Parts: sequence; structure tokens; C-alpha cells
Amino acid sequence: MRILVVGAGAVGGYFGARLTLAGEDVTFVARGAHAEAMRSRGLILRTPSGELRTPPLRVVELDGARGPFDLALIAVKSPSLAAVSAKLPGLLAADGLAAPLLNGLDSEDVVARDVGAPRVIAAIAYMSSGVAAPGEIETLAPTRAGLAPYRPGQEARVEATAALLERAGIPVRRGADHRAMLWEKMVWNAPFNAICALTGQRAGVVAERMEDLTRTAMLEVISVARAEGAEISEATADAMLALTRSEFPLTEPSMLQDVRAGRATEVDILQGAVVERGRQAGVDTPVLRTLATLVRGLSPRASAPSAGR
Ligand SMILES: NC(=O)C1=CN([C@@H]2O[C@H](COP(=O)(O)OP(=O)(O)OC[C@H]3O[C@@H](n4cnc5c(N)ncnc54)[C@H](OP(=O)(O)O)[C@@H]3O)[C@@H](O)[C@H]2O)C=CC1
Ligand SMILES: CC(C)(CO)C(=O)C(=O)O
Repeated sequence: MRILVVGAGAVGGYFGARLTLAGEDVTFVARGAHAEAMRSRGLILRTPSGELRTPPLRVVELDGARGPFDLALIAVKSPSLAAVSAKLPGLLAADGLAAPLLNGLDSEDVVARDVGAPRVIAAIAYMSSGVAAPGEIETLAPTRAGLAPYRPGQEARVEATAALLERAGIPVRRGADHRAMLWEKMVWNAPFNAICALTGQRAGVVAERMEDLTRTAMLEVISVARAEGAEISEATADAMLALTRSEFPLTEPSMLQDVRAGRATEVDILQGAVVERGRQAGVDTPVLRTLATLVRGLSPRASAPSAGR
């Protein structure tokens, strides 16, 4: 089975390294000094349970990738998704699968427009990782994946992909309803990613000291999700707050890392997307709207051109 990891940063690098160490045939799309380090000495993963090192890896630029690949794990940040997705039709086998691991609600839709819905499954990463230096990935919390059919009838392919990841040491939560899976993650991401990015605090501190604000923002996400038909109970907010305090207090969300590194954030696909979907569904989201405005103020490059950069 030929696997392509498109975007070998914190998420793609971790998934690809674990698959490589499990003996899978993996090609990475990466660039710059990080790509060079991966090519010359491999990836180093620093995880809560120890360090893992891969041998030197097969790394190509996006235009240098040669298909057909049976599985494409896509792990770029959202501003890069459209450009990499446009290349997938030339890379994916006729019966290949693309699994976009990005946060947000619509990366599957973006990829499906390019490769067709039957070749897409819904995917999500639960982890807290960053590229600490070229070729080095640091993870602060246990890593797992979520997979779900994007279209009815994909259950067996989801199961086969989950089994592949689990053989590589990545536990997988199987979802029956991809919308609920993506919305449920958004209940955490939209509030925490913004509040951590704005305050510079880890998730545990936000859950302790900014609990009311966080819960209110979570309930706004849940209201929009429910207006769209996703079955998520309001109790999810308190359950996630408790879990953050007990199991993931050290998490530094990707938006906090982006702001620290001066990179564009994913505000448009996180807080911005929920605000916009709320507007369309007639659900007001004043806290998320405020958070989105503040995040855009921190990182002007993340704003859509129409927002008046
Ligand atoms: N980090 C985390 O812990 C988590 C992240 N996520 C989500 O996963 C997704 C990926 O995040 P993350 O891994 O942190 O992001 P990173 O920025 O660490 O990794 C993305 C990688 O894609 C590379 N890339 C983008 N376009 C190209 C291209 N055309 N050619 C080659 N390489 C390219 C980037 O290179 P370059 O740096 O040169 O731009 C970068 O190395 C996001 O949606 C994020 O929200 C979800 C859960 C946890
Ligand atoms: C929830 C979390 C922290 C990891 O699963 C994440 O999605 C992010 O960093 O954006």
C-alpha cells in the first residue's frame, strides 16, 4: 500500500513517522529545512511516552510526487488546503482514499470537490504537537485519530484505515456520523484555540481561570451544531472542560502555536466558520464573534481579503 502524507508538519509528520516505523511505504510532501532534515536523517518524535526516531525518509515537493497512492493523509493548515487538494486527482489511485486531518467543518467537502466523494473519508487528529525544529516534532498530549464515513457505504474502508493507523500505534475513535464528529471537535477548538491564542495560556489554565467564558462559547458552538442537525448535547461542554482539566491541561492548541510563530491562523475555518453558519441558521454567537475579531486583530494575515486587510 502506497501512502502519501501531504503536509509533514506537526500532525502529518507524526502520523507519517509512526506509519513508517510500522513498516508502511510512506512518501512525505514537505519543503524547506524541515524537508531537508527529514530526507537526511529522518524525523524525531518527542512524545509523552518517550522518543521515536525514523530512518531517513522519502520526501518530495508537491509537484514532485508521483502517484498512484492508495491513501493520502492531508495535514496542511487550512490556507494551504485548496492548493494541495487540486493536485490530488493526479496522485490518488482510482480506488484510493483521501483523509484530510485538518480541523474545521469542511475540509472533506473541499477535497471531495477535487477527487469525488467516494474517495474521501472524514478524519480528525486529537493531539497537541508542534514542529520544534527542522525534523523534530514535539507532542505534549496523547495522540489519537477520529475516522468516519464521509458517504454511506464506506464503513469497511474506514475500518481498514483505522486498523492501519492502530497497527502504527495511533488509537482511532470510529464515528458513525462525520458531521457530529467534526462538530464535536469544534466545540473544543473554537473556544479553546482562540482563548489560548489570545491569552498565551495552555488549555488547563483556560479551563480553570476562564471557565465561564469558555463554557459560554462552547454552548454557542453546540447551538449552531444543533441548528444544523448534529446531535450534540449541552452536557458536552462540561464534559470537555472536565477532561481538559484532568487529562489535557498542558495542551497548547495549534492557534496558540500559530500566533507565537507569526503564522496565519485558522480563524476563518474555526470561530469564523461557526459565526457564519450561525448567522445562516439564525443563531447568534456574540462570544465567538468577539473571539474571532480579536484573533483576526492578532494575526491580520489570517483574515480573508474581503475583511479589509
Ligand atoms: N498541531 C496539532 O497539535 C493539531 C493540529 N490539528 C490540525 O491539523 C492541521 C495541520 O496542523 P499542523 O500539523 O499543526 O500544521 P503544521 O503547520 O505543523 O504543518 C503543516 C505542514 O504542511 C506544509 N505544507 C503546506 N503546504 C505545503 C506544500 N504546498 N508543499 C509542502 N509542504 C506544505 C507546511 O510547510 P511550511 O511550514 O513550509 O508552510 C507544514 O510543514 C490543521 O488544520 C490543525 O488545526 C489538529 C489537531 C492537533
Ligand atoms: C484539540 C487540539 C488541541 C488537539 O486535538 C487541536 O485540535 C488543536 O491544537 O488545534
